[in-house]
Amino acid sequence: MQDAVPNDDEAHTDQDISVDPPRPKSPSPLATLPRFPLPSIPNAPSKTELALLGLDKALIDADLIDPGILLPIPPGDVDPVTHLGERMKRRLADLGIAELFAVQTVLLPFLIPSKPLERALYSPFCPPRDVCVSAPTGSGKTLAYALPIIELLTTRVVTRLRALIVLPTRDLVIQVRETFEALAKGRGIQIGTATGQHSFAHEQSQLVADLSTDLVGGSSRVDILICTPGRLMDHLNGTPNFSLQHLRFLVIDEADRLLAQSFQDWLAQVLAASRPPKVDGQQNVNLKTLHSSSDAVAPAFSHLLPYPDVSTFYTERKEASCQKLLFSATLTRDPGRIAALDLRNPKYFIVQGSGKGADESSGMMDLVMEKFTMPSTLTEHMVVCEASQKPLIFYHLVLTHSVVNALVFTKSAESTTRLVQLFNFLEQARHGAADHVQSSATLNANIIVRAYSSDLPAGERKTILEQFKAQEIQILVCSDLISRGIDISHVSHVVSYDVPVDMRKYVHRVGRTARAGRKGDAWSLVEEQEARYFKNMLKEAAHLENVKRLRVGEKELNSLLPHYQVKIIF
Ligand SMILES: Nc1ncnc2c1ncn2[C@@H]1O[C@H](COP(=O)(O)OP(=O)(O)OP(=O)(O)O)[C@@H](O)[C@H]1O
Repeated sequence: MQDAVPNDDEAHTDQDISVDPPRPKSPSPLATLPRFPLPSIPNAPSKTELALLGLDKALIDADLIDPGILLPIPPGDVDPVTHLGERMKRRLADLGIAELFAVQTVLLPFLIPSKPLERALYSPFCPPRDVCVSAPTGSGKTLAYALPIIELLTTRVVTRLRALIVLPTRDLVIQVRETFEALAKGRGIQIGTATGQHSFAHEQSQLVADLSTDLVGGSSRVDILICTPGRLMDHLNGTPNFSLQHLRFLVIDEADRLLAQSFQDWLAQVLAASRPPKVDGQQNVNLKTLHSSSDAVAPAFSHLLPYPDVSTFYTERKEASCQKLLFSATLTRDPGRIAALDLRNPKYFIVQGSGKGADESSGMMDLVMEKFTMPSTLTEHMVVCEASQKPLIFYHLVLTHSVVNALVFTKSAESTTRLVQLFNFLEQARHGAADHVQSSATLNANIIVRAYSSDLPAGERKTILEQFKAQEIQILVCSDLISRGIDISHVSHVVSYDVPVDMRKYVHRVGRTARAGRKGDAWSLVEEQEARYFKNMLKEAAHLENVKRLRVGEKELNSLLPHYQVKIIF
């Protein structure tokens, strides 16, 4: 079914040659034309050239990491490679994790200082560098930040809000919470979530211990808070003693998506709340009274207290100890777009494969051109067809490939419902005709398809997702609501029933399969009038040749056609 590339040479057969009349011999052999060298592709510019062209220094100094790296977790408590402690290694072994993925091998030693003394939760005179990470979908970014956070927070004595993880959707918050809970089991670290799933008052009582006393240092019931930006804003503005001054980590996962969301200017508000306010000689902030021993102020905020601050003897300014960590499979490399984050001496880690024989310069060019790396275990196909044939083609592909664990993306909640109806109709028709068709046992089993979109109430969405995870639903037809971050290991196929509008969306959709080194297939059904746009999109991302053409002939659809026409008419 794959595209056969037409080959001009194949048009000439032996027979063609034998019937040609013999040509008259030329009196003298023709002089051969001189050979001109083919124009060569200019070499990728070096780092120095890129610096002269004005590329941000942080990007030039980025660490480019081979996605194929796998590191067996070294045994022992003193481990100069990963800096993980013995206890965490035992926990990982219990969870069946014996090796570290590429992104984890570089981030763990960077984020977990090797010497216990350097693991202080406050470092106001030497705050840590911020970190930006771009790594393919399913490459283990969650563990890459969860492990260092838990290792460092284990040293804490009192519960304060020390790690804030911001994610774009409620489903992702639940997923990341599960990862943290699994890793931190038995350590007494308190983990909370804020998504709006429960009433505001309930969330407040879960997050803050003292809602009535006016405390300078705030009060927290949780060490780690995982939340969506909207609900975070509600607590920042409406929950007494909800303070970000003790933050050691601020994680922005799916960073490019979150940076595009304005939500009451959430980022600016979070940054302002985690930084000490500037106070001039006249003390222009309201000084509060330190109430009890439970009111502890972070070192960088101690000038807010009505007592002489020891730091006034130093000329050096105290800074917040909060380290920002940005993650995405499609992280923007445009420093202008992440300027709003006010990054502190950022370090970039880019996990990307530049193909065989690629050198550092071409790796840099891929980085600058925002070419995103896909999982190496992913196989991609596109089917170009008429719009009216898409339901039939989709159904045909499901049957012929015995697809049972698929996520199907459509352009809207409405098309999600419609496709599920059509699919169920075709299923009924097939079962009605089963007596006449010789089918395999698999084909005869009923394929359970459900819609998952923002139209459904949150409770119903949760149930459907759980049923899909438990493989009680075989095909989940969804909008882009779950195209990012969701980790369901058994997804074998991702179908873009309606093509994605841009390359970022494509990368995240297809990344719901082929995760953590597993194999996966991605199919895009491209309407004829969209083909040019879709191919151009892939071409600009230097990805066109990775997506092979699949052809489905009219004949193959013929048996399904009568049922489908009946459905369309009624
Ligand atoms: N070292 C490891 N060994 C085995 N499995 C791992 C390891 N690290 C992560 N995983 C598993 O890999 C899967 C994908 O990880 P994760 O969800 O963190 O990917 P991601 O990089 O955040 O992807 P996305 O960009 O799509 O959000 C998860 O099921 C996770 O448990």
